[in-house]
Amino acid sequence: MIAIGCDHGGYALKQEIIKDFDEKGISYIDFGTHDEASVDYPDYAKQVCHYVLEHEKAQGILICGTGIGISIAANRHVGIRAALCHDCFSAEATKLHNDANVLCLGGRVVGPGLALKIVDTFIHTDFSNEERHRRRVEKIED
Ligand SMILES: O=C[C@H](O)[C@H](O)[C@H](O)COP(=O)(O)O
Repeated sequence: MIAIGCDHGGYALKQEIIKDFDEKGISYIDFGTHDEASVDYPDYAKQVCHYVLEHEKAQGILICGTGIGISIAANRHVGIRAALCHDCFSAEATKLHNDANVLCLGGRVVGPGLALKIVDTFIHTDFSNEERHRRRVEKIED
């Protein structure tokens, strides 16, 4: 399951992403926000991160204006490895190497065309499970 959330700066991009999920039949839970009224991104990071931590195999997508604030907030949650990615190479590498469980995007940074490709790459790439990467992820979690 994919948990998705955003603040007002990420709302428009979130709507594009869930429209794409609907068209492709990809399951998700939308934690809001549900319009462009000003809200606080840590509140949405918290909801998505709690869902990801409580559900094995769940992954999260968080969007704010830059993707920066919401990734900082998400990474304060122990067990969350949130990666801010604005290119497909990073989205693939952070899954393969870091076993990232949350993708962060900046709605004021990337357009929907690129963002949808980044999301597609992230959600369809698994952790490589190579020993050196496992060891490093374990050190993060320690
Ligand atoms: O890192 C923070 C995010 O980019 C926020 O979306 C941004 O700070 C919101 O700014 P404003 O309240 O001016 O729309």
